[in-house]
Amino acid sequence: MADFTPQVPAGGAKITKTPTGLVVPDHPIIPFIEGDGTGPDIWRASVRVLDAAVAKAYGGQRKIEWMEVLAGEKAFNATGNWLPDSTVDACRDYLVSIKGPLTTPVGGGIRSLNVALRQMLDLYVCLRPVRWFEGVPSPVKKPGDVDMVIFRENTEDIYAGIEFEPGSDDAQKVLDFLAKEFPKGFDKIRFGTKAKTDDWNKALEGIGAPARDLPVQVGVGIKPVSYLGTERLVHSAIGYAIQNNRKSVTLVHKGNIMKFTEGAFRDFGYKIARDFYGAVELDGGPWHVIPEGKPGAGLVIKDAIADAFLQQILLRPREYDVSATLNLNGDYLSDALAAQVGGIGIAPGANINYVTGHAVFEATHGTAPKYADLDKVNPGSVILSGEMMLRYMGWTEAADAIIKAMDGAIGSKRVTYDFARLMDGATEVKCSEFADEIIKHL
Ligand SMILES: NC(=O)C1=CN([C@@H]2O[C@H](COP(=O)(O)OP(=O)(O)OC[C@H]3O[C@@H](n4cnc5c(N)ncnc54)[C@H](OP(=O)(O)O)[C@@H]3O)[C@@H](O)[C@H]2O)C=CC1
Ligand SMILES: O=C(O)CCC(=O)C(=O)O
Ligand SMILES: [Mg+2]
Repeated sequence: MADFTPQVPAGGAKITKTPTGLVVPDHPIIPFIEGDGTGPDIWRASVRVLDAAVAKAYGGQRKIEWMEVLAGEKAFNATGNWLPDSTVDACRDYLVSIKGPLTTPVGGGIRSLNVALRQMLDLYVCLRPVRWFEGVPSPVKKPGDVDMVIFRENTEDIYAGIEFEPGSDDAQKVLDFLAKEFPKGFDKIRFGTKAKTDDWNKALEGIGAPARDLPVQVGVGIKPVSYLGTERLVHSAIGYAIQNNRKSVTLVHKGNIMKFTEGAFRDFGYKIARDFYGAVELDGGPWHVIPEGKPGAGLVIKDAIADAFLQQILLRPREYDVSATLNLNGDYLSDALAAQVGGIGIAPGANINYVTGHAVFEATHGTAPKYADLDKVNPGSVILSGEMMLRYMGWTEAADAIIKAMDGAIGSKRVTYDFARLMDGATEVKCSEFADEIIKHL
């Protein structure tokens, strides 16, 4: 398989990390992945906004030196490889990178390149802030009440990819092992042995299904949740909440059902609050609070069961602030909360390892393939992911300029289709034109 050699920009230098933080040169080289589907349209629009914001903030003294690296369809067409080594190496060597969305087929085919990149670089936090911009159409009455930050564990849970295909020899091996070693728990479920097949047929007769010899077709997935994985995620979430004067951190889980994975996450979370931050039980627990005299005094660490949490954030969003959750819950939560503040078109994100400094910034949304190459979709999520990247680099003035300009562009009501279709008196503009509008308001 051929690899791809990125063109290293001549005038740039690497971002590095010391124990005290990132060292960002005035001309940092930043690798970017354009992405599949709507990715190229969005990237073309976003890069103009990011460059214009940096130019505006630093009058030419600072400039990002972009370096294209390949992943997804573009990589496959050029090299026969969906995720070339050179791409992973560049994201590792240059520390900070940004990407567009990449396609993942459902069922068979390649596993997620997005997840692969997060795991290869051990980017254990998926950070997704969710806030409302004045004027953005929303399905709820008070979208301004939503101001939350999701810390999604990014390397474990069912995203670890330990899965066995229904009917495969490997799945059967796992099932046989479980049946032999854990007969008690295993017996509760119909797993397709001959006796169970007869049971199934008897049950199916009732709905008129024909009797048949059912093969064993059980897909098996394993959901690892470790103390270490939870510790670094929850530690990051509480640290962020303290630094940013937030009111609470909610551990979101489904621990009533999955006691030793999701339930363990909750228990680990409270333990971390106690061990690292000196939190104590509030009114007899299980909620905790950081007591007076300690950094972050008054911060409440609480927990919520995921299904209830999803309705609570719709009904009483002001009661929630920072949340820390496992990978799958975080995935669901990100899109649901994004919809609450006007949609996935302006939902940014970052995948971060705070220890090594590695970070890959990316939108919450996917490739939206039906809109590919139409210059139509909202580039806001990647632009705001770029804003997070600039802030992470310490280029605060450029980041602030983007937030101000996004506000101005939305206020002008010249917006992409997703906002225009719900906003009174709006003019629909293309993806590239929305970028122009943002640049105008920098
Ligand atoms: N990090 C990543 O790279 C991610 C990749 N994916 C991948 O993307 C592919 C498509 O996933 P799918 O489930 O369709 O989800 P998408 O997020 O791609 O699209 C779902 C819907 O969200 C809306 N939407 C998405 N992007 C935008 C945008 N920029 N502006 C305005 N609206 C937008 C559109 O809504 P409407 O129809 O109402 O216009 C679209 O139909 C899959 O292969 C999936 O695996 C998914 C998520 C993340
Ligand atoms: O990798 C994918 O295709 C989907 C990832 C995803 O939905 C997310 O990270 O929010
Ligand atoms: Mg998702």
